Amino acid sequence: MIDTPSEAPPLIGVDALGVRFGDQAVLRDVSIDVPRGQTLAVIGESGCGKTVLLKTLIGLIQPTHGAVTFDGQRLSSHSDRELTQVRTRFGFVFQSAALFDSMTIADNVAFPLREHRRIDREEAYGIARDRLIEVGLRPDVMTKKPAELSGGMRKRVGLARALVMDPEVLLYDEPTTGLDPIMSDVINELILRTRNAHGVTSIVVTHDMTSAKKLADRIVMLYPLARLDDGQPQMIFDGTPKQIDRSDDPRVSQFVRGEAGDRISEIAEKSGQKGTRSGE
Ligand SMILES: Nc1ncnc2c1ncn2[C@@H]1O[C@H](COP(=O)(O)OP(=O)(O)OP(=O)(O)O)[C@@H](O)[C@H]1O
Repeated sequence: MIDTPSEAPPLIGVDALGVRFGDQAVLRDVSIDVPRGQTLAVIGESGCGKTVLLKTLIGLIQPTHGAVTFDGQRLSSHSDRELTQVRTRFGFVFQSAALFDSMTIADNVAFPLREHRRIDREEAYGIARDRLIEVGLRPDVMTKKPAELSGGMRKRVGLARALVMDPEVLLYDEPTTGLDPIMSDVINELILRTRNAHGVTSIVVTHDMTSAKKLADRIVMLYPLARLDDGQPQMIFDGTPKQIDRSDDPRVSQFVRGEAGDRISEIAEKSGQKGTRSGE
């Protein structure tokens, strides 16, 4: 359900965005407005540019065309210092949790506070502790190192670290990848709870359709440019979780249902074999 009034000014604006690396175009003419408070899922097959899009939203990658705006201001108009300031309004939850192996969990979670806020270690640990409890971890994890935790626990630590700065926007890159279905659902519930408790705007990049449907008000699907002709839109779906199940675009319905379609025969052709379909 999209419950944010469409006339509300977007917190994040992506306008005719294009990104290329040398000869390789990764994003072309992508436009997405994300109103404050909305949860947007970005789906699409591997290599279609989802992570590049996330990085462009926070100025880690510069657009080749078009613009990104945050809270009404173009990122490209910011100095490096202003951009660093803008980034403190975002929290990132990376696929790998991206924790520092040599640091304790307490130091990992307190790290953004120690970097960006002039607060002492004890106060930072107190905030870290509260956030760890909020994501369902016991405070005794604080003295452990990341290697001593399970993958699901590390993801929760990553979420706790993203929350310590009270972000307005949370960006999640594949938050459930590599987790069993139960732990995936725990993470999904935490994402929902975080949204409700903090009113954050969220963008979730995921391959996991269960997560996308559970979490998102709105889903956009990107398609790899290498599979498109010039001029064909890269954003092949923009709608609600209910609508995606009714999409009559076979590229969308194949992805939603996890069907290989003609990819099996493509792979066979590439490897010089006769095209066969699974089950034949
Ligand atoms: N800094 C970079 N320099 C050059 N090419 C890059 C860079 N970052 C990404 N790419 C290329 O851009 C394309 C899209 O990458 P991206 O990581 O955004 O895909 P994705 O949709 O997130 O894939 P996945 O689902 O596998 O994570 C890939 O071909 C990748 O190699």
